[in-house]
Amino acid sequence: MTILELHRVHKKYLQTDQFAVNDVSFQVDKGEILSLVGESGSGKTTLLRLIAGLEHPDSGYISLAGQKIVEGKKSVPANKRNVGMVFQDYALFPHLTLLDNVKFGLKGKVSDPDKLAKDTLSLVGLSENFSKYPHQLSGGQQQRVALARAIAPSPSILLMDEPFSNLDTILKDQVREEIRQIIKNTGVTAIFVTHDTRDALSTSDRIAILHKGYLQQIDTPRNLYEFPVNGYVANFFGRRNELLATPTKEGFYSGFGFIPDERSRLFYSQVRLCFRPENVRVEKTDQQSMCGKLLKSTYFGDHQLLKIQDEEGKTIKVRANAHTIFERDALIFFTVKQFQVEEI
Ligand SMILES: Nc1ncnc2c1ncn2[C@@H]1O[C@H](COP(=O)(O)OP(=O)(O)OP(=O)(O)O)[C@@H](O)[C@H]1O
Repeated sequence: MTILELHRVHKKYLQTDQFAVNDVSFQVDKGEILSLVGESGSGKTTLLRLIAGLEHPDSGYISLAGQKIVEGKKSVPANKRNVGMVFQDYALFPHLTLLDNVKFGLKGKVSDPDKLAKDTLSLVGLSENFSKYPHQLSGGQQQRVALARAIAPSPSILLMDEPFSNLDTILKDQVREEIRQIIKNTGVTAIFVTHDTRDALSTSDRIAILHKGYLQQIDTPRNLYEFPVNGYVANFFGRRNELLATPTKEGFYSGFGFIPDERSRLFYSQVRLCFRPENVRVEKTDQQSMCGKLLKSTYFGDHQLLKIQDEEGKTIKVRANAHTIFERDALIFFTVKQFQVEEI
């Protein structure tokens, strides 16, 4: 069931000549976690603020839980939208206990704010800490308080701006999983804004990727990563190799050798083969049809990245296991397991 719909939403700020959000349409289902990603200035925060009611679009409409919250000049005010918001810096009241922080927005809205606040803090794993103050908590715990405060009034949608950016790398993996679990347990629909592709890929049901205000693609993490609709989306999730190749009846010829593949019959002129470093298998035997000369190996602990070159000087990067030692200038034999074929 659709809970949020944006239809042809445009937003241009005063004294700017480009749209911050340009003709964006998408829908979010109930209980879904959607991440908005894109480089700095792509319009993520503006989109979040439009949904929250902190900005008004120039055109288009937004509906939430079956009600148009923005259309034309009409707009439901931010405080009447039933939207929960978690800010990047958590925005907790430092002089209030955790319990009072969560109770703050509930007064006058529910019959027993105290019980609901305690239940929600317990839900986020903070039942021992009701009377503590925010400064007595870790970053991850503070974030859970902010989350409890946002979900306690049962919002139609939860908006989180860069939820993981203030956490260090070790804490991040754990917090990401905790937050996803809490959100899934409560069944709340959530939109995260993030510029971190790992955060988006690991926490979201779907990801929407923006570029210069335009929505490029909205899809599951796997589909976005494996079947990007264009080069921008592909490279946003980590660099991919692009190789010119000539189609024949049985496959494609490239500077690194021959790749057997039936799709070659669909093409009559040079194509671009696109694949990520991890879509390549480096082989021990020299019986492979593809090879290149090793220019450089970069060690990452759990794998190494080999930069290899064909006879014409074209380079690609391929991933190999960490423990094999390759000599510089050695011939590296490989097969490409999965690749996309693009017309030029
Ligand atoms: N209040 C404002 N007034 C004028 N221009 C703005 C305002 N807020 C944002 N912009 C512009 O709108 C565009 C989109 O900005 P937005 O903050 O939505 O992007 P973002 O993807 O969230 O970026 P970041 O990751 O850096 O936060 C940018 O070109 C930005 O300069």
